[in-house]
Amino acid sequence: MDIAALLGKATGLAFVDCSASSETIRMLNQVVDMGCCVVLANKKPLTSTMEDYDKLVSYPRRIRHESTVGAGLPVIASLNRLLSSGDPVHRIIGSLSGTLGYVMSEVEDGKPFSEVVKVAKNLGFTEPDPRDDLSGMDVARKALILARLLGRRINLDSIKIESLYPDEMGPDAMSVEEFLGSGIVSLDNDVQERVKRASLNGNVLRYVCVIEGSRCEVGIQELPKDSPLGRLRGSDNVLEIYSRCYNKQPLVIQGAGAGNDTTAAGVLADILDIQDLFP
Ligand SMILES: NC(=O)C1=CN([C@@H]2O[C@H](COP(=O)(O)OP(=O)(O)OC[C@H]3O[C@@H](n4cnc5c(N)ncnc54)[C@H](OP(=O)(O)O)[C@@H]3O)[C@@H](O)[C@H]2O)C=CC1
Ligand SMILES: N[C@@H](CC=O)C(=O)O
Repeated sequence: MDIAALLGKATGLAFVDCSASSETIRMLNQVVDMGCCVVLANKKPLTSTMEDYDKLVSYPRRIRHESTVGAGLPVIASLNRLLSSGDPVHRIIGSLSGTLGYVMSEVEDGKPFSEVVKVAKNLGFTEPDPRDDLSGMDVARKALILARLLGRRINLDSIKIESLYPDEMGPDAMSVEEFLGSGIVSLDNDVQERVKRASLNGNVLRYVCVIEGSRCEVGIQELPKDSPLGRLRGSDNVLEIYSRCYNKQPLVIQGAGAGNDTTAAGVLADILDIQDLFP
């Protein structure tokens, strides 16, 4: 903090938050006051209260958070370009969880849900507690970040969220180790059944985020196999953005949406980008 106070304003010193914690919010508020730049992979500071959010983005040119949605994919940059050119965005639909995308496509291939969640964790796709992904909360945070970027002054509790596990398996009831060790196995049959039922209709299950008008929701949808979201495999994300300019044919952003490399690349690109403000 001493260095931030000394160098913040003049040098483009960036405070980088790659934790998955809410504990950083107080410190972020302070460094913003000191004139520091902020780079986030952590979604929690942007999805806290509106007051914290307003504070964080009070110098919009000094904050970058590309990796908070779609990891290294240029989602935030593309939306900011549309919005700053005066092109109003009226609908966003997408599959925004690398973990849930990977898990669904592996379960379609016959693998047990509990096993593929553990693999997703080992591959670096999940949040430190994979229940953040399975509860839909991680996608809801991404939805909130996008909705707030579009000017919606809403909080997490305005978002309809579908969880893939029951409350009795939540963080208050068991540790991550207990959940992954024994709890999650009891969900295998249910998930397999849902996937099978969808498959009999020629469909697949995808965890979908929809932002449109006052609607902001995230949950499982049964979709045709050959639809843009249905074709997704592995940890890929896809986002369709509808605006005045991209009205009938959306602007589509697709690619790896989770993983250490792509996330780190997104964070590094943000740090370098912000340095252009301080030649
Ligand atoms: N993995 C991915 O594909 C993506 C991740 N993200 C975001 O990046 C963030 C990190 O994810 P990931 O790297 O997978 O998680 P990890 O658990 O691998 O890393 C989190 C790191 O944050 C540190 N940390 C936790 N709390 C604090 C704190 N209060 N102060 C300082 N450091 C802290 C941890 O240290 P220690 O181990 O010592 O506790 C750990 O090194 C999350 O917010 C996630 O949503 C965004 C896009 C994609
Ligand atoms: N856990 C997240 C990582 C990126 O935000 C995901 O699976 O998409």
